[in-house]
This record gives sequence, C-alpha cells and structure tokens, in this order.
Amino acid sequence: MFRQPGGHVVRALTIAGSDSGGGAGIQADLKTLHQFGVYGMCAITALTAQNTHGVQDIQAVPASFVQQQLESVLTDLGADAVKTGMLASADIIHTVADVLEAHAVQHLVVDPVMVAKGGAPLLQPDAVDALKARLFPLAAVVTPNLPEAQALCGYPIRDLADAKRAARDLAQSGVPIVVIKGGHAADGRPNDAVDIIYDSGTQTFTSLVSPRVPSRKTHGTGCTFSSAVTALLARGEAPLTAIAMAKAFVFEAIDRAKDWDVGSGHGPTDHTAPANTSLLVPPAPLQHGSSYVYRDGTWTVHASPPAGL
Ligand SMILES: Nc1ncnc2c1ncn2[C@@H]1O[C@H](COP(=O)(O)OP(=O)(O)OP(=O)(O)O)[C@@H](O)[C@H]1O
Ligand SMILES: Cc1ncc(CO)c(N)n1
Repeated sequence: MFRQPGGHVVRALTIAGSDSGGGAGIQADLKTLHQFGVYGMCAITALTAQNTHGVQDIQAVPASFVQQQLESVLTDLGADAVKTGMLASADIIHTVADVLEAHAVQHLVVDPVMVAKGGAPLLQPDAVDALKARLFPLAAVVTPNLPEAQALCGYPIRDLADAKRAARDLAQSGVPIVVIKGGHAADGRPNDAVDIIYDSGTQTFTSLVSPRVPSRKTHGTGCTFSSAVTALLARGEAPLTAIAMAKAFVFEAIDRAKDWDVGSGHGPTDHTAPANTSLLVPPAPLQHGSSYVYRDGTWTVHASPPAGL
C-alpha cells in the first residue's frame, strides 16, 4: 500500500452501486483502488443483479443506511479521496452531499452514472438536477460520458465543439475539472478514444487520445477510469497527471481483456493491468491546453490534435 509523506496508508472511499457481475460499480472500484496500492472502502447505494448481458434487477439501499455506512467509515478510517458512481436517487444524492460537506472531504471525483451500457437506468431522471446542484460544487473532477454530458447539459453532443461547450457549461456548476469521456463516440475518429478535459482555473482544454481497442469487453470502463483518478489524487498526483495515468490504465485493462472469456456478453476489463509502472506516467508534467496521445505504452505530445470525437 502507498503511504502519505506523514506515514499513513493512502485510503479512498467509493460511494456506488454493487455490480454482481464484478466488472463495474463497487467491485470495479475496489479492484482498481487495490491495483493502485490504495486502501479501498465503500458505501453501497444500490444492489444490482447484473451480468455481461445487462441489468436484471435493482434493489435500492435506503438513504439512511447509505448515511450510516458513510459515517461508519469517515469517523474511523477516513479517506484521502472519495468518488461517487451510481447514486440511484435524489434522496441518496442529498444525503451523500450532506455527509461529504460535514466531513469536509478533499479530492472528490464525481462520475455521474446514469445508464448502464446495455441501457438500464441507474439514476432516477429527477435526480439529475440534484447531482449538479449538490455534488458538482463539492467535486474536484467530474467525469461524464457522452450520453451523461448530453443529459446534464440538455443538448446533443455531436462533435468536438459540442463536447468542449458541454465541458465548459458543466464547469459553471463550480467544478474545477470536467472530463468528457469519448468511449461512446461512434463516428468522427472511430479508431481513437478521445477524452476532453476542461480546466476552469486556466480555462483551457486538454485532449487525451489513445487508440480505440476493437473490443466489446468495455463493461465498467467508466467506473475503472474514475476510480483510478481517485486513487491517484489520494496518492497526491496532480489532477491532469492522474487523469492521464487513469486513461492509460483503462486502455491497458481493455487491451488485456480483449481475448478473455469472462461472460458471453459485454465482458469486463482486466483490472490486473499494470498500474504501478512508469509506462502510465507522462514523461513531463502535462501542459494545460495541449493534446497528448498514449500509444505503445508511451505518452507523447499529439502532433495532430483530434479534430473529432
Ligand atoms: N474501446 C476502447 N478503447 C480504448 N479506450 C476506451 C474504449 N472505450 C472506452 N475507452 C476509454 O475508457 C474511459 C471510460 O470511457 P467510457 O466513455 O467508456 O465510460 P463509461 O461509458 O462511463 O463506461 P461504463 O458506463 O461502462 O462504466 C475513457 O478514458 C475512454 O476514452
Ligand atoms: C452498479 C453499476 N454502476 C455503474 C455502472 C456503469 O458502468 C454499472 N453498469 N453498474
């Protein structure tokens, strides 16, 4: 386990739903935190009966019990960083926000999970406003995918210009860094997975690009990505470095899983991909406003920044 300069073990808390299939949600989060050498804890918001073909059923956890889990963890073990995933309802969002405010949590990553890849809703529609109003102002980093960014902004995101507008608009809710993940982009540059980062402080866009692995085993990529960012923020990495290392880790996790036989549908990624290797780390501090590509285990400045998603 990694230790802080003061000597204590680095700890991170995930507040999310359980995926019985083990590829997304709490299970992906804890596997990822562990892989990054960070002690993982959890507060479960909902139970899903889920596999690589979809979500068969959901049991919500009462907001009062989510609160109890959070209090149990934060009053004893504490957390150097926290992430949220599936929050299920507005009730749970308000509860989570109240507790995180009371404990003055540092380094909050909000993954605004709304719909599973198979189409099952994981957040009640009336909860979208609560997410923006209560949790975004507490967040260090928010990581919507394209459909989530569309739902949060209320307009379609068809190209790079739309994605940049959405990132800037979402930052208006008081978010220092917004990452619009391009995993869902079907057109534009089908061979690349392009993520757009907006930094409110410098008001700049940075793009991170990797080849798109030709695989349908991408269940839980968003959970894995946001957990890796959380682990790295807990370890004290700068946000842009954390995001780049997380993207490289997800690429490797998808790449490793492309030939495996876990489930017969949209399989999970392989969380045993190397996390503590210098390969994930950009060679020099990333500059806000530039474009970088991760290819063949190395980050380099992108000679031709992406023109599309
Ligand atoms: N086929 C792929 N090859 C390479 N990178 C990918 C691929 N699919 C997604 N990614 C990357 O994975 C990360 C997560 O993005 P994605 O848009 O898939 O999240 P998500 O939709 O929230 O995932 P999920 O809902 O399954 O948890 C991003 O960095 C994205 O660029
Ligand atoms: C529990 C849960 N959280 C998040 C996702 C999104 O991948 C999912 N499919 N299931």
